[in-house]
Amino acid sequence: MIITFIGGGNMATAMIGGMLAQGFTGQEIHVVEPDDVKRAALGSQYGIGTSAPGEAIPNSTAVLFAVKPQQLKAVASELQPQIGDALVISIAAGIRVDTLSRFMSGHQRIIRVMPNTPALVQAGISGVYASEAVTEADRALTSRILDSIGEQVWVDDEHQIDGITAISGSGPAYIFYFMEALQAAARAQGFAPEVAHKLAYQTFAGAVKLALNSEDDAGTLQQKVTSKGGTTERAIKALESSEVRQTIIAAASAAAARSRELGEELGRDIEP
Ligand SMILES: NC(=O)C1=CN([C@@H]2O[C@H](COP(=O)(O)OP(=O)(O)OC[C@H]3O[C@@H](n4cnc5c(N)ncnc54)[C@H](OP(=O)(O)O)[C@@H]3O)[C@@H](O)[C@H]2O)C=CC1
Ligand SMILES: O=C(O)[C@@H]1CCC=N1
Repeated sequence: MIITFIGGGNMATAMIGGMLAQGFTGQEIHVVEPDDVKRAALGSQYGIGTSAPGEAIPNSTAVLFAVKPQQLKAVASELQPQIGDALVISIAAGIRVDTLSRFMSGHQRIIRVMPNTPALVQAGISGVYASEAVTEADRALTSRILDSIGEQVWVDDEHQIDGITAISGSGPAYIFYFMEALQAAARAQGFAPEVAHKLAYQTFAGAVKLALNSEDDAGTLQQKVTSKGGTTERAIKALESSEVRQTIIAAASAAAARSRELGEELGRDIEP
């Protein structure tokens, strides 16, 4: 079996690292990447096969497109003759199955996945949508890949992938944004950078561990920190008066809208 990644950037690297840590072998993974430095690093770090665009790809059980959405049309149409009717998995944000099918002269066996970068440490979560033409074996292989990098949620309505993109695909960036802000807050309280880093990261790690191990929902856990008339109450009041909760909801909504917009933009200029 060979899974060939087309594109060896951030998300492909996270998936490959996770897959290798969970039982896939270097012989089972191949990556096509134009950047000489990135390609050499992927080959030497992970012991996987590599090639540059334009070179023949191995006969693959599945081909996984991990290029930018704007690159997908050119890359997929060029590779179609080599891919034949193998399973195609796309992680490109916004690009719908029917659009990718049209990029590939009507290719049918397509699964659309929206993973996230915690895949690298097997703590990812992926949304998955399968076209009608995929086989049970295709689903099982995709499921095995995604199991190796974390959790998965399969949806029957492709539109839900836009929502998953907004929550868990882009979500790690929102969390890192908050972590960075908490570090900046610690710096503003006079702590040295390494102490600020430790305070912010361990607070996040501890809170997430507590939430995952608790019967209480996040709202209740928040209440348990918030003593009446105390410090947290004052901080939460500041967050509420700045409408931070509503802003997070609006931010995710903007991400989902961008996913739909990418789908429209990049699906528009192709023959029906
Ligand atoms: N990053 C994330 O958190 C997530 C990303 N995604 C999706 O994953 C895809 C990749 O994103 P990301 O990894 O962040 O982007 P990157 O830019 O890091 O990766 C894309 C890679 O594809 C390479 N590439 C360009 N042209 C070709 C070609 N002809 N053949 C093979 N490879 C090529 C690029 O090389 P070069 O840089 O030299 O052009 C680059 O290394 C996107 O479609 C994105 O929507 C989905 C979920 C999460
Ligand atoms: O920002 C992006 O478009 C990609 C998709 C989800 C996360 N990164």
